[in-house]
Amino acid sequence: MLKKDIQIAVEKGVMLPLMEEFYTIQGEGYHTGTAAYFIRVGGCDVGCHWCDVKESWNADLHPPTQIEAIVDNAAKYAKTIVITGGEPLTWDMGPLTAGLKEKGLKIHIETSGAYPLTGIWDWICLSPKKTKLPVDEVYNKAQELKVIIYNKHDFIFAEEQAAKVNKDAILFLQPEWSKKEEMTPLIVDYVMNNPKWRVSLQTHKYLNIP
Ligand SMILES: C[S@@+](CC[C@H](N)C(=O)[O-])C[C@H]1O[C@@H](n2cnc3c(N)ncnc32)[C@H](O)[C@@H]1O
Ligand SMILES: Nc1nc2[nH]cc(C(=O)O)c2c(=O)[nH]1
Ligand code: SF4
Ligand SMILES: [Mg+2]
Repeated sequence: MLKKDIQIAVEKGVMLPLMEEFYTIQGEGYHTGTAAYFIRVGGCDVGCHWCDVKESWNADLHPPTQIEAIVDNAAKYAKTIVITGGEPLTWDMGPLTAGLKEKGLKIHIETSGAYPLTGIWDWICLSPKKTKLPVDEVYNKAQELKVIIYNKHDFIFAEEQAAKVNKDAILFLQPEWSKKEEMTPLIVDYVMNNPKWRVSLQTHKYLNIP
């Protein structure tokens, strides 16, 4: 394909910069412990200094891939597909999610919510970031709010975000991985004192799986 045609296809969401795909156990949040096929789409400009997949940021490093190929492959592995990144909402998620829905799959997204919501989702995990706050539609539609705790101020940020999300969203606090020894005990105390919150750990990292 010509470079220009690839660019147009990516703009329409019929091709996406694909970083990696893997069948694993959802390690975080509400669906922790359940099998899912992960599709990691490249491209993110939110800029979290502690991001654990900085290799995903530059979309140009990840091959533009036809969504039919992504869908056909994913359908072989699992009934639940998690779209993550990078920031998936950088791109139009309409065509990819429509293709996965045609196969009868459940589709989950991991998102910062920084860009307008595209695509059809069975489950939206919103993990808001101070550097680029979520758009209203994602606050309104998220099933899950997962705030990363890197320092004590993040508890204040978490409450601000909880006030903005819809009332049915399930609330999680997750320690930032490099600060987990310091922050996990504070999260445990916080959840006991504020039981509307739940603890989320990156259990896949403890299990040494992707
Ligand atoms: C890598 S992000 C990709 C999806 C999307 N850009 C987002 O931030 O939600 C996937 C999840 O990992 C979380 N995360 C990233 N780096 C982390 C770290 N160092 N410690 C704990 N959680 C982290 C994010 O907050 C998000 O919930
Ligand atoms: N096992 C596993 N669970 C995850 N939940 C969210 C992840 C992500 O990077 O979006 C992730 C991941 O990278 N691996
Ligand atoms: S929004 Fe997600 S992918 Fe982007 S830098 Fe932050 S944690 Fe990493
Ligand atoms: Mg991850």
